[in-house]
Formats: sequence, C-alpha cells, structure tokens
Amino acid sequence: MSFSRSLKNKAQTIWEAGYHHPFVQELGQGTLKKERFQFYLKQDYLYLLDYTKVYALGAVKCKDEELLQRFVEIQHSILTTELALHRQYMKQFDIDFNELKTTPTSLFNRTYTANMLAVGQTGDLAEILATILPCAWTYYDYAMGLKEKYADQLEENFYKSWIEMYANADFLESFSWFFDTLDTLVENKSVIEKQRIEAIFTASVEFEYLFWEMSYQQNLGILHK
Ligand SMILES: Cc1ncc(CN)c(N)n1
Repeated sequence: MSFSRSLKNKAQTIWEAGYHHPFVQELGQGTLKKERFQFYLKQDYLYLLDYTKVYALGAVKCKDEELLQRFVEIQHSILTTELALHRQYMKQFDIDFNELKTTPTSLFNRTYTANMLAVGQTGDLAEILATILPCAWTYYDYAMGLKEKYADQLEENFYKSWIEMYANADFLESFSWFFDTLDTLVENKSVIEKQRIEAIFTASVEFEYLFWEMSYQQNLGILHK
C-alpha cells in the first residue's frame, strides 16, 4: 500500500472512534437531536471558512500549475457547494444567516483551524496535504459507512442530503489526486520527515473526533458554560 493510503491505518483507533461517535451514528439513524446539529452547522460553517484558507496557503507554495489549479478548485467547491448545503440546512432550521456574525467560534474549533493554519504557514506541501486530508477523507468514509449501514432508513432520514453529499462517488477522483500527489511529494523524504507527516495527519483525525464530541456536547468553551 502506498504511503498516503496507509495513513488511515496509522490513525485506525481514532478513525474508528470517530465513526462510532454518537453524533455520527445518530446522524446515520436520523435520531440526532436537532439542537446538536444546529450547533454543529454554525460551528462547521465558521470552520469551513477558515479551512479554505489552508488551501490558499497551499496554493501559495505550489510550483506546479496543475497542483495550483487543484488547490484553488477544491477551495472553490467548498466555498460554493459545501457551504450552500449548510445554508440550505440553516434555512430548514430557521437559523438566520446573520446569526453567524454573532456566533462565537468555539475554543476547540479555533484550536483545530489554528493548528491547520499553522501547518499551512510553516509546512511544506506534503505537510499541508496531510493536515487537510482527514477533513475530506473521514467525511467520505463515514458517510459511505452510514449510507450502507442505515440504507433501509435513509429515505426517511432528515439528514439524508447531508449523508449523500459526503458519500459522493465524485470525491473518489479527488482522493486519487490527493493520494498520488502526496505519494510523489514524499518520494525523497527521510523516515523522520515521513513520521512527522503521519503525526500531522493523525492530529487532524483526532481533531475531527473532537469536533463531533464538541458538537454533541454543544460545547463552546469554558467561558461560555
Ligand atoms: C469539521 C469538518 N471536517 C470535515 C468536513 C468535510 N469537509 C467538514 N465539513 N467539517
């Protein structure tokens, strides 16, 4: 197995813990309390805005035109397609879009994006791909898992369009790009440099787990309790 494809196995324990987190499972069953999803939606919207900036930092470091185009394309699709679905759900929840302007970004949310933005500022392209990849890969993997596991309940599931957006076969193409690019970028790296990339990847998988937990607990941070 190639270096990039084996990263999931390196983070296996936390990867599986994320899939089995009650937030994810209840989403698949359609039983997730609306307040929890509302909390998640608002935090995730704020998260995604910062997340797209990591692509911008990656774009700055691209020497290759095709790579540059990919970074910009993925950034654009998050800012359009993914955020559009969030806005759609917000409407269904009667969340006024302006509410976001006064919604504090939770302490943990800021920690996660600050970590990625730091890798974006200080890391090379391989490290940047390692920090952003779990965001896309865990969602695809979990959504595919949920779609299959709860197939017989999917039609009545309020969260169906959320699951279907992430369990989208079109993503596969972008993953092969992620994997192949990362594998090329690590070709001449030492064992220690590769271990650092694995650690960056695993940290983002852990952050993903904690994002579910934060949303389940609707935890903005100590000062907001
Ligand atoms: C926290 C988080 N991680 C990943 C994704 C999927 N792009 C997301 N919307 N939010």
